[in-house]
Amino acid sequence: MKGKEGSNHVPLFETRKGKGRVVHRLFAVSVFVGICLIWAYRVIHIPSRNENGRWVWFGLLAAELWFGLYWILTQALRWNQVYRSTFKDRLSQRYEKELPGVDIFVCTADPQIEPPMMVINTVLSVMSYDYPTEKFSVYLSDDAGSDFTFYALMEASHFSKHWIPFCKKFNVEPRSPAAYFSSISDDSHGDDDNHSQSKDQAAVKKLYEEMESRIQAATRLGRISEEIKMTHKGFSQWDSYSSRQDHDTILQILIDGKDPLAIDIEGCALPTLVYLAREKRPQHPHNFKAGAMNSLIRVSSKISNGPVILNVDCDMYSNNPQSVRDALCFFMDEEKGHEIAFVQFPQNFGNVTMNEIYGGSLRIIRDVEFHGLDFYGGPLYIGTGCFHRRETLLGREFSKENKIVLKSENVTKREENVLEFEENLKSLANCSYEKNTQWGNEMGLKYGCPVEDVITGLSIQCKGWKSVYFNSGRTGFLGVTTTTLPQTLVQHKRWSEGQFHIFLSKYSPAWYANGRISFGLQLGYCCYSLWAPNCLATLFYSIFPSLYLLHGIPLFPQCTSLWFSPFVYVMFAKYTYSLAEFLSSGGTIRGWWNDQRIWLYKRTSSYLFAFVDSLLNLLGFSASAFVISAKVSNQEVSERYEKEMMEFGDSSSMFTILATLAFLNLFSLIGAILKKVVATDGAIDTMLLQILLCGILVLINWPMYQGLFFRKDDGKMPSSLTVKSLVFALSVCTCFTFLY
Ligand SMILES: O=c1ccn([C@@H]2O[C@H](COP(=O)(O)OP(=O)(O)O[C@H]3O[C@H](CO)[C@@H](O)[C@H](O)[C@H]3O)[C@@H](O)[C@H]2O)c(=O)[nH]1
Ligand SMILES: [Mn+2]
Repeated sequence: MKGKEGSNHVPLFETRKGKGRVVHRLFAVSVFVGICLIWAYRVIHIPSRNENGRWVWFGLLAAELWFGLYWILTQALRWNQVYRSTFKDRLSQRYEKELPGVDIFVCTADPQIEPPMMVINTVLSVMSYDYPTEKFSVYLSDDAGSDFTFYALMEASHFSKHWIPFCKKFNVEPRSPAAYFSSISDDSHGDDDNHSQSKDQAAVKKLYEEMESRIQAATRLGRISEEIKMTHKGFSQWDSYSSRQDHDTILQILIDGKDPLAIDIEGCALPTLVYLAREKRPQHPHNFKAGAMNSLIRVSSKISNGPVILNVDCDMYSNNPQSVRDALCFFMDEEKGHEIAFVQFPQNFGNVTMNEIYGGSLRIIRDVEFHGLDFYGGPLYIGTGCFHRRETLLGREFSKENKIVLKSENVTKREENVLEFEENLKSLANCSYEKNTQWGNEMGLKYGCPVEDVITGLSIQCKGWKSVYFNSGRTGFLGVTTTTLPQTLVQHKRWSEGQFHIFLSKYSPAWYANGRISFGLQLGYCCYSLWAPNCLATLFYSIFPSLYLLHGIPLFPQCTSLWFSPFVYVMFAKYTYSLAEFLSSGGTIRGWWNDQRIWLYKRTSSYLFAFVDSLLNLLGFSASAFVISAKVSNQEVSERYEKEMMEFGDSSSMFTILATLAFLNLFSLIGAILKKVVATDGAIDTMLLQILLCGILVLINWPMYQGLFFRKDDGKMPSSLTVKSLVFALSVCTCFTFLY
């Protein structure tokens, strides 16, 4: 945005409004009129007491009311949009000497699911940011307390002495070694200019491969050998380790930025690197990632105390060495910077296939909806690729008068030696530390919610702060998305459960946030918070119209009626718009079609389970858990993923529902054809919409039928499940026949 008139402020970032808003709004209004007409149709045509389908009519009315109201919420995310860009050259001109300290937190939780090689690649990518090395520190939180991860990090600390200068010398991108080496082809070195680079590159690559094979050898051996243990005193901390859930705090400063000897092969200082496994005890809830983050906040405050904190998941490497500077352009802008609590980068994934069979790119959220939230000053904090002001994470209220100025602080000299220092720090990560404190509540990330990130971000915004979404230029971070259907459904269950938890919590966007954040942002939050309850309307809509089709009872207006048009218009307009949105954010037509399938599957399984669990949770019957998403899969599964074949593979109870629904719709359609419902006079006229709905449901389930009947590979639906859901669907259809 331009500086205020009269002031000659030259901003560090720019905000542009999205185009075509008027057209969009006219269109939205027309759809809304259509929705109102649908509601009117339902209300006017309620069947009388002795007519068939009276109660299902009420069900449809409720479902259509829900869909309509929910659609209004989704409009809040599309009404206005803004796009940001930064001026890093200005930042550097003005502040290069006084850049603030930045602490980078990487979280990992399981060496099997999150292999140490992946973790250290992420660590190395952030260690080689284009930022003064004495001004940033990298912390790895290991919730598994695994000596393999520690060993890998130790190896990475040695390798960084070669990797960081190599990256800077040739300005290579990306700076995750694995990603970099796989992006360059082996024969890319040729001309003379590149000669020096290719020589260095070959040497660094060799070092990397040697490191990799040492780490893999240790993994194969299944334990850390005595020889390795001798190489670092840190391993002795595992002497008292009994299990992942039961061990002391393990803390090791692997590179101490204050040590003049901590330099790379070119003699330049290295960033501080710290390994932390907070204390775990079986009787103490550890609060998953939120607990890990809070320990990191405390421990880092004593080591480097950077006023800016970047948080990344261990599978999300930095793909752009300039991201820290991008984020600082927002925080350090003289006019607007002081209002901004966090800068969220989009979640991009390196492993999405072209037609994203599991909707893994989250394209619409990333390229459409978050720009809408940004207009209202409030993209959500989504856990990774997010820069925070430390103070806001500690619970500070926004105040116009008391601006926090980010600048580099003079580092205080440490009194004790490193060993004593480490020992003293450990208590900060002990289980008992948070007892009788506000940690997890008013301070740090919030506990008890499966989406600790979103609820924390919301509470920060409720304290008067703004957030910013930065989605331009070279992708900031690249992560790993799920590669099988069960993983996807489980992840969405966690997310939707967490979101709904927020809705029901003290911080509900509907009540608590009222008056604290803007109305548009409230609606935006509600759109996500209400993912889970969507299951009810969707289930209703995908079951009953089909069953009634089987019995030849019409539930929608006939083609020749005027009431037919709003139904057709709303359906057509909504789907054409969504396709256009999908294509314009870089998706493919098949990707869109796959996305519709995942939309249906999420809503009828993940959201349903999340909804039920949330209610149980509310009544105190169960506590929410955090199921960590898989990041690696075996060869065959990966191959099927690459080929975009849907992976069913294990008998998850969510599949029972999905398969039953798929059968139910198939039977209804076939039954209707066999019973000649469609052939009777005027049937097409009265039943067209129902036939269409049922037909589309069958069509979209095509990969499901393949998995149930035709596939032979291990990714097919387990036969027991096929039988079970077949029986379920048949009994539903039969029962229904007897009822009528
Ligand atoms: O007890 C735990 C569990 C998880 N993690 C870490 O949390 C991160 C996210 O876990 P993942 O299984 O990859 O979940 P995703 O669904 O991919 O994560 C998204 O959603 C989560 C909230 O549900 C956020 O915490 C994440 O930042 C966000 O990327 C990973 O780095 C884990 O190592 C921990 O540190 N401790
Ligand atoms: Mn993840």
